[in-house]
Amino acid sequence: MKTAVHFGAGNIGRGFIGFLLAKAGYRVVFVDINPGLIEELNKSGSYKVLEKGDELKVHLVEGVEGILASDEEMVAEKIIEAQIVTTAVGPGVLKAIAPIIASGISLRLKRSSKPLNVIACENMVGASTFLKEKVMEKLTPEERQEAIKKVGFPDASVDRIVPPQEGTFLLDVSVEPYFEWVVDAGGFAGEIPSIPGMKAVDNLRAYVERKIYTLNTGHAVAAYLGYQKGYGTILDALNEKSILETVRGAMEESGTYLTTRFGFDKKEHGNYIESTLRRFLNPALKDAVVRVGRNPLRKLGPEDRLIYPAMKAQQLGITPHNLCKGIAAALKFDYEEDEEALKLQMMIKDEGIEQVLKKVCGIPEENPLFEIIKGYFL
Ligand SMILES: NC(=O)c1ccc[n+]([C@@H]2O[C@H](COP(=O)([O-])OP(=O)(O)OC[C@H]3O[C@@H](n4cnc5c(N)ncnc54)[C@H](O)[C@@H]3O)[C@@H](O)[C@H]2O)c1
Ligand SMILES: O=P(O)(O)OC[C@@H](O)[C@@H](O)[C@H](O)[C@H](O)CO
Repeated sequence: MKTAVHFGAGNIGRGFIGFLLAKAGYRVVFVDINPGLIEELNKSGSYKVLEKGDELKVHLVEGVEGILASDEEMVAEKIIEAQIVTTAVGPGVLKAIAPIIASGISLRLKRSSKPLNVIACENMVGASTFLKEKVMEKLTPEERQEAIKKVGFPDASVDRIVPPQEGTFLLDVSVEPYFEWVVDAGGFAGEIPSIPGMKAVDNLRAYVERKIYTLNTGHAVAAYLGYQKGYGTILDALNEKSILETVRGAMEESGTYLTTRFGFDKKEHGNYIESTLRRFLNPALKDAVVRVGRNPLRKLGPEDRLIYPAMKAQQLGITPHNLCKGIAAALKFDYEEDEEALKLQMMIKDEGIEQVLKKVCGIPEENPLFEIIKGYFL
């Protein structure tokens, strides 16, 4: 049986990537830092994915196991056997898992000449390329030369809304019916594996930017504005007309950049925005604004879903007021259980909003967006 090693047995790990890999006939070995999850995976060896749309569809995922990330030797052994390694741990965790992937690759190069592909399935443009850099840093120059030939790190775009989970069984996971997993065809080592549901394309950049700077942009604006107004879920937030209009407006502002940059048909892109909004409004999802707004320092970064499209739209002569409203609301996100939110608030208190706009968002003081965002913040 083919083996897949997947880092991160969380929502996307179990509800999307692990699910498709298992359906494609892989034995999925989940690696996670959560001992409860690992214990349960090994006890049950299976779990359910509940697709919640107009009707409920239940899928049984079988042939799964778990290893604690601290059990580095065992993880490396599994990487030797594997045909594919995937991750869904969060962009901020990729650096932490790179050494363990590197030690697996280092052992594998000694024992096997078969190609391996490592796909980082994170909401980040170029996540696999970033992981590759961090893995390569840990290899010797000789290993690096070999790894360049035998290990592929194709970039990917992953799209499926998986909200925080409710219910008593730890492993079952509720998801929306929609999914899209697109991978850079040119980034594979050896043959592209056949995994139904995974699409290999030549223009990955267009897919990944369209997804992050439309869906994740709108989602973040909804989350931060919703949080400010005291709403608990994305659905409740979007039921307020003014929030819905700001979210749509932000997606249209980023859409100006996306259609210009990638030549998407404007009407089709408009349809993409509307169908994304309908996904946000799925009443069965109950997606928490604090999940969607998590890690505000990451989301306020210069390459991420708010600042990047705002700067790009501005370069095209648009003043992206809706994105600026979303950015200002993100700067106010003070959810106490989110470490980054606490750090952000501390930074604003100690250094002031101007320093945050410069240091975190990378917006120069002379850029007119600087004052516009401040205006919405105050
Ligand atoms: N949930 C969604 O709707 C969704 C959709 C598309 C993409 N994504 C992306 O997928 C990634 C994962 O998101 P999620 O919603 O599944 O988060 P999650 O918190 O549910 O899952 C992350 C998992 O990674 C584990 N983890 C943390 N550090 C680890 C380490 N060092 N080694 C191994 N495992 C570790 C956590 O214990 C957790 O189980 C993120 O990049 C996210 O942006 C999420
Ligand atoms: O996962 P994050 O923190 O980057 O973003 C939060 C949500 O916008 C995100 O998880 C979406 O639900 C997902 O990207 C849908 O495909």
